[in-house]
Amino acid sequence: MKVGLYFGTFNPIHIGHLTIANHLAEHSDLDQIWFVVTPLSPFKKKSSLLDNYHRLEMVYLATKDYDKLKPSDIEFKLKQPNYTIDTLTYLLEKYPDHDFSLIMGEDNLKSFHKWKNYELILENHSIYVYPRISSGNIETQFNDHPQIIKVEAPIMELSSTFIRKEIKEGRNVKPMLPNDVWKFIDEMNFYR
Ligand SMILES: Nc1ncnc2c1ncn2[C@@H]1O[C@H](COP(=O)(O)OP(=O)(O)OP(=O)(O)O)[C@@H](O)[C@H]1O
Ligand SMILES: O=C(O)c1ccc[n+]([C@@H]2O[C@H](COP(=O)([O-])O)[C@@H](O)[C@H]2O)c1
Repeated sequence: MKVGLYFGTFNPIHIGHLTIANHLAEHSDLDQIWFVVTPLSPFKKKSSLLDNYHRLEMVYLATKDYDKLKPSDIEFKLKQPNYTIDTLTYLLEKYPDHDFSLIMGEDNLKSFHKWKNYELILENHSIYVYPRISSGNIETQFNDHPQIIKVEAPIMELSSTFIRKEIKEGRNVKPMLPNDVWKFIDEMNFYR
């Protein structure tokens, strides 16, 4: 089975994330896309980070009506901050028959050379890269790389940071979130 791994903090998951995953489910040869909820990303601070299980619940609510999209808590029991190479090593042991690829935005590809053991990741996994509005350049080593697959997914420029800020300031964020995710955040009083 071909699995695309979409790593993120998902604090909260929003329609930008969901649009990318659905685009890949519809346009690529991936059988499933797993949203891997990261307890702590190596380049991020822990502030305003919701509990792992609440973020996982929101990913579940966002993906439950999509056959190919699945939430994953695989990183919850691994060491923090979560380095993707360590998660991949663990996944390969646990699912030896699966073929794992990564899904990332062009913005993340621009800093990919700073990831732990990125050469090893690229040696063993293909990476689906979708367009993102961002500054900086993609390193020449990644241009025309055989493991990097560019996909023409739609660009939706919103972020979880923006959504959290809007909620804090009392604004309506309903169109930016899957409906059940919006309801959950509202009922739980998150990010206020
Ligand atoms: N609007 C978007 N469209 C496509 N990809 C996105 C979008 N927002 C975030 N991503 C990407 O999705 C992955 C997971 O995102 P993450 O949970 O870190 O979300 P974020 O919205 O960037 O969060 P934050 O604002 O809290 O930093 C990252 O690789 C990120 O670059
Ligand atoms: O392995 C690394 O060195 C590494 C460095 C930065 C980010 N990542 C992964 O990429 C995901 C998205 O990163 P971020 O910082 O844009 O949220 C994050 O959830 C991590 O799983 C991984």
